[in-house]
Amino acid sequence: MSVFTPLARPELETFLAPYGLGRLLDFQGIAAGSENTNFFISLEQGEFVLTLVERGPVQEMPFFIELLDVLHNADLPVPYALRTTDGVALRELAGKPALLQPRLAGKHIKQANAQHCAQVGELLAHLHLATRDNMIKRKTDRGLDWMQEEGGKLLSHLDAEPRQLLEAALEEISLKKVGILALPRANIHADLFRDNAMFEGTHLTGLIDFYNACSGPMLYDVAIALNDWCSDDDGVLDGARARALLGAYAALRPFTAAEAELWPTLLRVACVRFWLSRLIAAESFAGQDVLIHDPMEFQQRLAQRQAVHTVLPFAL
Ligand SMILES: Nc1ncnc2c1ncn2[C@@H]1O[C@H](COP(=O)(O)OP(=O)(O)O)[C@@H](O)[C@H]1O
Ligand SMILES: N[C@@H](CCOP(=O)(O)O)C(=O)O
Repeated sequence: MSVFTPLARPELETFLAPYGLGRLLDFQGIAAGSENTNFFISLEQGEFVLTLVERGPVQEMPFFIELLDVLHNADLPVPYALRTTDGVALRELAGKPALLQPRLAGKHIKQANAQHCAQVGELLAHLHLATRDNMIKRKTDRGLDWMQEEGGKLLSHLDAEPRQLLEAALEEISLKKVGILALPRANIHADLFRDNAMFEGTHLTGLIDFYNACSGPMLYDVAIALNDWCSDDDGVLDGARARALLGAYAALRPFTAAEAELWPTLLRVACVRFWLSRLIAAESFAGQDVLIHDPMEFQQRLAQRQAVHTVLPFAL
């Protein structure tokens, strides 16, 4: 399970006291998640999630806190950093940056249908619209340069077939980089998978895990979401789910001609990003009690995205 930093009750009680939310009733490490240590926390005044940030530079934390404040203030269903009674959001626990956030209702769904996908498209568009005109700059640490560098290093570890697939994708990234970086930008979630959304029935109750959020092309965010929400078990895109997600998104933020042209490329780039991060995680956490996602899933999706039949709804 991915609790990298176990905590004892007394240190937790000391940490929680300055929030003024009452006594600690219960706490439990969360097995899901692969990046940070998370605990469900029951206090007299409600249910919360405590996150200890395990990776990434501490100096990035003010970005995540500010972005979640912006989205929360725009009435979007996201967690945000609670303040102590002295107004402090970012704290430290067990030597790690620590945040306390409200616990969102709902649970993750495994099988998405068109109704789920439409809500994801709608919420993603709201997220982009809420930040597009006042984007908070943050360069992703897993962007195109990272893909070229890490992809190049991993080529020699792969068998012939996946190597050719990755080589072709890296070549495409080199060719299309300038165009991709010129696409319309906003703050993007950059990891909107099913395990980062909460549902009650078919109602989307919130998005979590903004630790990959950054400023970047909005279309890339759409491609990342679509690759997860609308793929079947063989990595093939499901047309009905894809049209539902894209249609709901485009009703709020119409796609541009440049986006329509680069759409198949962005779907492939979004596959490369997670194929590589999963290959790297599988190597670095091998044999450890850490949740590792299967890299093959994205190899398969990338293979399937060599031909893209789902066009972007785009009005001339
Ligand atoms: N604010 C929240 N409300 C409800 N559940 C949450 C919240 N934050 C995290 N969780 C739960 O914790 C799990 C792991 O959180 P996540 O942020 O995805 O971890 P990681 O950054 O390690 O991937 C989620 O799958 C979810 O079940
Ligand atoms: N959703 C991702 C995991 C998070 O990505 P990371 O690069 O921050 O580890 C996946 O399913 O691979």
